[in-house]
Amino acid sequence: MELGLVGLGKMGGNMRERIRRAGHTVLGYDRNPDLADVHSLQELVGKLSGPRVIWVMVPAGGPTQSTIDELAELLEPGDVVVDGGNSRWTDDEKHAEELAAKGIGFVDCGVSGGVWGLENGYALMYGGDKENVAKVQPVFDALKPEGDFGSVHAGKVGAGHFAKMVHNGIEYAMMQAYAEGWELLEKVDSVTDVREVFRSWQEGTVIRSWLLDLAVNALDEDEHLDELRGYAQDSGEGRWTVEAAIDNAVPLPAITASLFARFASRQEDSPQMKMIAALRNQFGGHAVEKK
Ligand SMILES: O=C(O)[C@H](O)[C@@H](O)[C@H](O)[C@H](O)COP(=O)(O)O
Repeated sequence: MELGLVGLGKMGGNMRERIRRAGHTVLGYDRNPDLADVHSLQELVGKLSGPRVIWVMVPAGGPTQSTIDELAELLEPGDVVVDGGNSRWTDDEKHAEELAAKGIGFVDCGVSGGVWGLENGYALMYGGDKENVAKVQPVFDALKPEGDFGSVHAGKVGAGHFAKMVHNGIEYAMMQAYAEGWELLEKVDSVTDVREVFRSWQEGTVIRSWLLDLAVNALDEDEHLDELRGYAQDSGEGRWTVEAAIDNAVPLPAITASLFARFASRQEDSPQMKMIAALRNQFGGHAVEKK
């Protein structure tokens, strides 16, 4: 089939390649003309025959919104837009309504797999009406990993991004657990080769996983991670997971703590620990460290 793909960055560029390898025709548009097959969204839409499927793979928020706004003006009834970026799931209903007003379908799709997806396939979680999903199915089949699993029609519009958001919340907590275990192992003198402990865990253990394999890769590149600063950004998915948990009164202690650990990583000197130190000093005369 033919697909229009908007956004040819780290993810979109590799996805174009994987879909082409499966024998489909992909026309890609990106603001960077060096990456693009066509030079405008108008040209992209003009070159595809209907019903068109356009996969949007641009950053969540403003860039996704403006792409959908533009596509709403260019596409025709029966066409379908897929948002494959990391959009907040609450945006999906809005986008679906905006497009439905013009008879255009909408499917939201959470995509996991990062830079490894080209070779390993991308795990896909999508939401939307069956009729719209069916139009995109050949592309889902091309992108998903080989084997029985790795893709799911999770439910209604929004369900794909909601499932991906929860996946990312789990990702935060798993990474945090490996990181904490690693720090503790590095701290004690009795364990002399932490990297080999991690490597040994890759087989036979309860905690073997792809993230553990990636941790071993990282330790092979830099055994004690000396080259890195202990600073971790977040793209918003962890925050949205915690917000959804609050809205639904679902306790998420591990995921919430892993999000807050990232916030703490960005502080040179913890303001709240200054207050703790000050209070201990006030009530107990405990020593404080001064700058
Ligand atoms: O499944 C995946 O392939 C990842 O989850 C991917 O989507 C991305 O690496 C995260 O969005 C990073 O999220 P943070 O920047 O919030 O860590």
